[in-house]
Amino acid sequence: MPLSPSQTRDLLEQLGHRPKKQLGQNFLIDGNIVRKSLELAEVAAGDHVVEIGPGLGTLTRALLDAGAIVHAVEKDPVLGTHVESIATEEPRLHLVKGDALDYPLGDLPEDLQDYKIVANLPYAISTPWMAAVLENRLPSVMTLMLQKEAAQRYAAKAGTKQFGAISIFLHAAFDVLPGHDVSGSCFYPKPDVGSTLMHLRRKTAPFRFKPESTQLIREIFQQRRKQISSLLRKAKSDTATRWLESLASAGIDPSARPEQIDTQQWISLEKS
Ligand SMILES: C[S@@+](CC[C@H](N)C(=O)[O-])C[C@H]1O[C@@H](n2cnc3c(N)ncnc32)[C@H](O)[C@@H]1O
Repeated sequence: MPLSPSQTRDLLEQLGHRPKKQLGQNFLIDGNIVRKSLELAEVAAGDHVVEIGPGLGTLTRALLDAGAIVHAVEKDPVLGTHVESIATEEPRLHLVKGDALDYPLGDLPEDLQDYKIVANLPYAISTPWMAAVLENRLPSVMTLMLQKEAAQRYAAKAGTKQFGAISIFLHAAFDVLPGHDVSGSCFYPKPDVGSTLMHLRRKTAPFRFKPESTQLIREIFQQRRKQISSLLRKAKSDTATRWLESLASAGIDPSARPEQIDTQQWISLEKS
């Protein structure tokens, strides 16, 4: 069970710690959400699970109770020391005291291909951290607490304002299942933005864009109101030239805006 609001306040006082807004320190105090996160990720004994920002250790303890081997990364030195004290009693907890942008998968062993990610993310780093995960070995499952707007961007379909580069990269590799909105009262302190619990499952044949194509798609979406043919002409790289010549065979209207081109069509361009 997670700590209640008063137990959370007591523990914070004991640690002499005030929650830091810039590190997104909104701690989970709702048992149903913790349970739901583990249930969605189907966490089982022996699973290797990466957790970003263990904080006071609520999700961490639930993962350990389920028998998982947890690879956690905590940036805050005070909370890091607190989680370290859990790790001294619990050999299945591996903690990196550092920044998840430097250690997106914590100390997950290099040769380990099969792992999951379960985290109540610090919202400020979710997109750069996700970009780093997508460049790495892909987890079989990600169950993530995210800022609502980020979850909407990740789940967005072509033709919507939220559809962008990150939506394409995620949809190419994962089935992005509908998220659940989570009330602010499930956290202490209450966040001043909306939250969504999102679940992503790796596709049987996940597709990944080459680094130069990833960069090109990012650049293209910086000018999302322009037509794809003029954006590709302006980009002047070999990849852009190839894509320009392949628009028709990928079924893309040269006057289409980037946000009107769906993930499958971007994949067709990359395969051209
Ligand atoms: C939303 S809280 C989640 C805490 C805890 N997992 C829970 O659910 O109650 C985010 C956590 O991420 C940590 N954090 C913030 N930025 C980080 C970063 N760049 N790298 C690693 N941890 C970070 C915060 O210190 C905090 O512990």
